Amino acid sequence: MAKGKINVSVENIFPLIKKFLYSDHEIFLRELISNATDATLKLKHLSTIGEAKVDYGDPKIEVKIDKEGKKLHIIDQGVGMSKEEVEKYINEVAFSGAEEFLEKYKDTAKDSGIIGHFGLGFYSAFMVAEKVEIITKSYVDEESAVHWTCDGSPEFALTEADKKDRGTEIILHIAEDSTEFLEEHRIRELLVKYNKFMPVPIKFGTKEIDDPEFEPKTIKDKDGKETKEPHKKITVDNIINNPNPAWTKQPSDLKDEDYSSFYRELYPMQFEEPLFNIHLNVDYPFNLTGILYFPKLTTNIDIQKDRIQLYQNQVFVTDNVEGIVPEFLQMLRGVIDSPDIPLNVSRSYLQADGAVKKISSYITKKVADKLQSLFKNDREGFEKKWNDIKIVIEYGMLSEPKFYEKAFKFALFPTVDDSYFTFDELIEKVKPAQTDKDKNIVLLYATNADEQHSYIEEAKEKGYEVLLLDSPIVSHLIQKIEGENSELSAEKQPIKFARVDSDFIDNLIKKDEDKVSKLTEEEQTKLKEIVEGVVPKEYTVQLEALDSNANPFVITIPEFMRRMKEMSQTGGGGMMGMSNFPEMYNLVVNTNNDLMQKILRAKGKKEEYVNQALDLAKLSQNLLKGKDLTAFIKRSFDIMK
Ligand SMILES: Nc1ncnc2c1ncn2[C@@H]1O[C@H](COP(=O)(O)OP(=O)(O)OP(=O)(O)O)[C@@H](O)[C@H]1O
Repeated sequence: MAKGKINVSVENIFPLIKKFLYSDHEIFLRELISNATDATLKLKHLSTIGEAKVDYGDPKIEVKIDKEGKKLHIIDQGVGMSKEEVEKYINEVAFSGAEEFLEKYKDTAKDSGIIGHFGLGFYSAFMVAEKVEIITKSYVDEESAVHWTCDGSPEFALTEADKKDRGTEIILHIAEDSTEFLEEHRIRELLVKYNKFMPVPIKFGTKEIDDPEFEPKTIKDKDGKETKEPHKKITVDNIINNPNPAWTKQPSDLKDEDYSSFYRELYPMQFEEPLFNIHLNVDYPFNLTGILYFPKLTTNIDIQKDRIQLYQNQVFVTDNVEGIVPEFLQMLRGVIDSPDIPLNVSRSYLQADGAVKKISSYITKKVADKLQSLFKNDREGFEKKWNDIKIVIEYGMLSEPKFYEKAFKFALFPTVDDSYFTFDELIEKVKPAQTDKDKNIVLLYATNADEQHSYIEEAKEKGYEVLLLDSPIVSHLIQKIEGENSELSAEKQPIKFARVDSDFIDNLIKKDEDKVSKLTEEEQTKLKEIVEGVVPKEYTVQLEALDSNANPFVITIPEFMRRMKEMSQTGGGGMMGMSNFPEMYNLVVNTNNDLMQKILRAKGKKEEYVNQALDLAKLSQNLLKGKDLTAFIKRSFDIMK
């Protein structure tokens, strides 16, 4: 057997880096500005610990376009590099000076905010440039400036240069296929996307502003009218970033206004105020900072464009936080910033990563704690917000067992009359009246207060509470709650949910009462035959001896069927293929209503009575539409003649 070593030579690897290092060519600018930021922060750190005897001053990074010369310049005032350092850090691909720096100063530099890791970022310049120059001067006095040039082949030139100030200038000779990066608007777009919150000020051109020192005097215009003289303008650097975004500050240093103005900074096109925010701040066992905002959510779970943004040391990485933030919280907005999230790896690997798992459960816990404290400290305010936040909470309860445990204590169950109960409060309240003969506690709910109005009224007349549960995933949630509370024990009774229109009210909460029918067995059989002969096939006719004042016909939609159907429509539950199942209805016929006698005794008008009563029942279920509705209206007018 032959053994050997695969020979990876620079000639092979260079084009590969160029082509495949990053799928998105535009990130070259982020990488170079990250390097410039690192160089600046390194100098800051070295001067703080007294190792660099320099005047740190007020350094900035400048990005300049030379359209005619087809060049893009990135200039910093950081540590710079000596000849040896260029040879080591630049010529050796994949040798990271950032890693080395962190290793060397590991006791003090942990929080310095250094970005680099892999020693590859610089080479991303070759994705857009045919030639790259580095002119750099180290902060160390005796070092002279150097000039490195490389045209993308493994050969480079290294000569002395006469740069006066410390720092580095990178010059990209933009390639023919990348001239978009010579356009001012394109570069501005990239700077705003990736560098909006980087820690060192970034200058891109200049702008005119009103001179703050200048007080416009009152003068007289040519008609003798008093007016203010025009404001004096001055030209200043156009700084495109905010180096101290809110999430890098301590929560105690921030007021409510600071959080809302940061929200607008993040999402300039978002005009709705967020409901509340959660400041994340942890440094053990992983580093994470950030601010999450609860936006107002509607019941329609739209794909949102304003999403949570992920940063690493204030550098924008992505707004796809899948795998890092639990799915149910991806509906929130805001930022998270963590140097501990491995980024150059696939999403599936990410989900298995220990640190990432911890981050995800930390975020879940923080959100649950915040909701719990809002609930405890301001119940009224929490109730007011409930409709806007319930989707997130309900979705979280379904998908994260830990969140379910916590949220079960503060999740609210609103009634159609606008009272809000926690689950325990609700059970306490309804237990006496809504326990059925088998000891189940039956929780009645409506999903639409208008459409199910007559059923709600019937239930309220009996003294029952009716909940209003109208979010799209509610069938999944009540299925889960029933599952968790299905056993009968000394302290607990099983819980059952039933939508008010899923059966006649006395059948929803069955009590041990004998029902007496006014009709004989024979009459009942006859009545059933008549009704079945008239109503369409999708109705199952069910005779019930109800109160004589109760409606003659009531249409109900069986709970089980409806719920399974809804669950398979909203995904992830129910029964396979149920979403295409035809609608099934029960037609409850009240044998004690006087109309039944009429139907039995009528000569010739039986069908008309049944149809009219069926249509009225359909009306109260919102089922009367199209030609049936037209026929109903005509028949009703005819009856009045
Ligand atoms: N503007 C600069 N000023 C000073 N040194 C620099 C500058 N740009 C690059 N370097 C040096 O070159 C090294 C290699 O840079 P490169 O971008 O390839 O890798 P990195 O920043 O260490 O890691 P990453 O691949 O994560 O960006 C840096 O670590 C740094 O030591």
